[in-house]
Amino acid sequence: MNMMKPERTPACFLHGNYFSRVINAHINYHPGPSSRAEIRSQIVHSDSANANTDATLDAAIAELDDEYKRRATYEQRKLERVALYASKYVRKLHDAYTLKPERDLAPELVQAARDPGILKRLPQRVRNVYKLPILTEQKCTAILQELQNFNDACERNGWPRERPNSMNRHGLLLQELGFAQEFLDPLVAIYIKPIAAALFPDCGGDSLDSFRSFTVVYHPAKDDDEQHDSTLAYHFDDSEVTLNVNLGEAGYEGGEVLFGGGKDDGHGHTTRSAVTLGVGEGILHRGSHCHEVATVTEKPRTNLVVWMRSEKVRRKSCPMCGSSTCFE
Ligand SMILES: O=C(O)CCC(=O)C(=O)O
Ligand SMILES: [Fe+2]
Repeated sequence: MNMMKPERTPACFLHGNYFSRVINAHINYHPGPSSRAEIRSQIVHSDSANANTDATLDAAIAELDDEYKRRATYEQRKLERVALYASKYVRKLHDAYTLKPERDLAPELVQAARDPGILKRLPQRVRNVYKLPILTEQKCTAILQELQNFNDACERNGWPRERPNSMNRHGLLLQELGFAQEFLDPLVAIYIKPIAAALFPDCGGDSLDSFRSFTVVYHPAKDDDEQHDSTLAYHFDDSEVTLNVNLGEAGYEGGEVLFGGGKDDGHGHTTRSAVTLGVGEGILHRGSHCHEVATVTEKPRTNLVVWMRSEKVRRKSCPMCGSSTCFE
């Protein structure tokens, strides 16, 4: 039973909304002779204006060209990975892939799905961000152990893995590993959708029909190198509503999710409100609610992120580029 539709990639994916670490900005990118002018025209009025030197532009173009190659071959490589994992990977913890509500779900989530009004009545520490227990510790541990087993198999066999998105370098795309059918699909369809419909009807929370799900992994700042991320820059999500659940490990420090303004609120995003998540706890927020992750200073932190989407909303306006033609 597949209760949610397959994930769809917007037409703007090939050229739109690249994240450049070098200039710390999101920009559109077309490789070729006019790429330098294209980048300049986009950063000249932004905070990154001081990055407008030849050396910085060269470094940014190298980085953006790599990202362009990743995107241009994305669909083909995805098909190959899914076929490879399905035929070669031997699952270890089968419980990680299924949903048994009494074993896996926090009672607070089950109750909120029955009566979403509860969440509206609770005091919110950060406006429009709803925090509640989602998964049991046992479920979080099973998922983490299974992902570790999968990563070990990839290392041993030299199998390819894809980064979750252009900002997060480390983590795994959970649908490619088979976590959707019996775990994430029912989790979203039965438990999260009624809550999102009650909390966020204005932005498509009442018509969610697909999602993209991945883990994000951060290590303490001292380990920050190509192998690790310790933080995540300010952004909005490619979602109508996002579910973000901490999987562990207990006792990480830093790593608060810091919320600012809505993506259409202009440039005055000067203040941030912090949310810290314990193991199994999650937040629901609008995808357009901008946020970043504070530097992790102790122990690794792994979160499960579900970017939930509504085709109805996307046919009117793509959240990444605003066009009405990206999902035709
Ligand atoms: O790590 C987190 O808590 C947030 C991740 C996030 O914002 C994202 O992947 O969109
Ligand atoms: Fe995000």
